[in-house]
Amino acid sequence: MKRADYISWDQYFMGIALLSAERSKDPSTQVGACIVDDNNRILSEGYNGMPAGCEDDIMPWGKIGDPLNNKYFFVCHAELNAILNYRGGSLKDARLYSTLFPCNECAKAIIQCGIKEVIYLSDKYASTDSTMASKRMFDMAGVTYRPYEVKGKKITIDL
Ligand SMILES: O=c1[nH]c(=O)n([C@H]2C[C@H](O)[C@@H](COP(=O)(O)O)O2)cc1CO
Ligand SMILES: [Zn+2]
Repeated sequence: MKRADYISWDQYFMGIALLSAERSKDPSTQVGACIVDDNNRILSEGYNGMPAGCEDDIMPWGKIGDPLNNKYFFVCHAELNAILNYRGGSLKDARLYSTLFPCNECAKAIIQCGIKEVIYLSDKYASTDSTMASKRMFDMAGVTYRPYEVKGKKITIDL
């Protein structure tokens, strides 16, 4: 008889998004994303970080003050990185797992590259205009989104 306590596809891909987030240098919010096709093959992954060549040790990681001296103008979001990291052909009809609901800028990229479904873990910025704009665009463009259902399974990886 087959083993019973294997993880589901959703757990597998959100698990990969969570592991990707562990690469983030952002001291306050680490985000990971994983893109898969409709055969459950992983197409790409990403996490939030400074653009390539922009030194993590030189760029600002704070949240407040002068826009040129905090992170927001500079950080490339996990979802956008996952889209841009893809080295294959098309992302049409793919699904995207993200540890955080995509912002409006990532939502535009998600729609434009043909991703059809978004599965998210946290929606901690649900009350912001950015997230509300994302949902409006997803609704109009026919991109479905659903919260990831946490099952409480614990996995320890000894790295
Ligand atoms: O969807 C997202 N994807 C993503 O990668 N991010 C990144 C940008 C920042 O590095 C961090 C958010 O920072 P903070 O929670 O401190 O405002 O998460 C933020 C969002 C939502 O705004
Ligand atoms: Zn974003």
